[in-house]
Amino acid sequence: MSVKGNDKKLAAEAATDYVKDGMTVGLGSGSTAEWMLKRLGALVKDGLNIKGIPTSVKTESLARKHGIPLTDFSKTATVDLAIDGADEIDGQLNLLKGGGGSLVREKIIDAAAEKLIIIADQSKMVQQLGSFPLPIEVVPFGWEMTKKQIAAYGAEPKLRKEENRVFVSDNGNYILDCSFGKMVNPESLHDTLKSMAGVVETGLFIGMTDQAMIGQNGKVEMIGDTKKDDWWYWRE
Ligand SMILES: O=C[C@H](O)[C@H](O)[C@H](O)COP(=O)(O)O
Repeated sequence: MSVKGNDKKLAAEAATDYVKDGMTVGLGSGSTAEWMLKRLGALVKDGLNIKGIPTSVKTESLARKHGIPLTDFSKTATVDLAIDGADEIDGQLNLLKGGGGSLVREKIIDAAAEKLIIIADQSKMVQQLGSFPLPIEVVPFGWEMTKKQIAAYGAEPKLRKEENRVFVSDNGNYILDCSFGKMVNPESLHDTLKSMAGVVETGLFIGMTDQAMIGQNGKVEMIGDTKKDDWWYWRE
């Protein structure tokens, strides 16, 4: 496994320490979250009693493969904890997400969670969000017009494709990957984009994260949740 892969794994496993018996857990998407699913599956096998709410169709199928019992919002009123990955994380723990196209379900579940823990390797930490193109989920009807509106706001939106076909999200929508460059005020950018007709959601997750577990060179740094006395530590 690469050093980066190992750091993702360590961060993901550190976050599972926070999963306790009886919890409903939001299950994030992406390669880092996959390590979390694997670990949770092993814990469930050892008797941990939890229910997961998956943030994507892929996560749902991986969770089933690992034997994690699942639920959905029709059967549960609360999400005790969500554990999710990110494409960029700034110093205030604002996030840029959606590299895998799961931003809408991720935002619904992460926002509903009592506590959100983000797992990543050090390469995801940035001074300012925006080097990674911002994924914006848009309704397929009239997407060209939505793209023009976003472009007029200073981005270069590109319709996401996969193997030469238009990428379709789990919700049946398109994704525009938009290069805005470094964002001075991601919150106001998100608000502006959200107000445009045809925009379903943006990959900016502002003020939602409670803690980040960051893997680096075989250790895990925990950032955030200043109310806790363990707010800054290294885990071997
Ligand atoms: O849509 C995908 C999600 O936002 C992922 O959590 C994000 O792209 C990070 O994925 P990874 O852990 O593979 O870098």
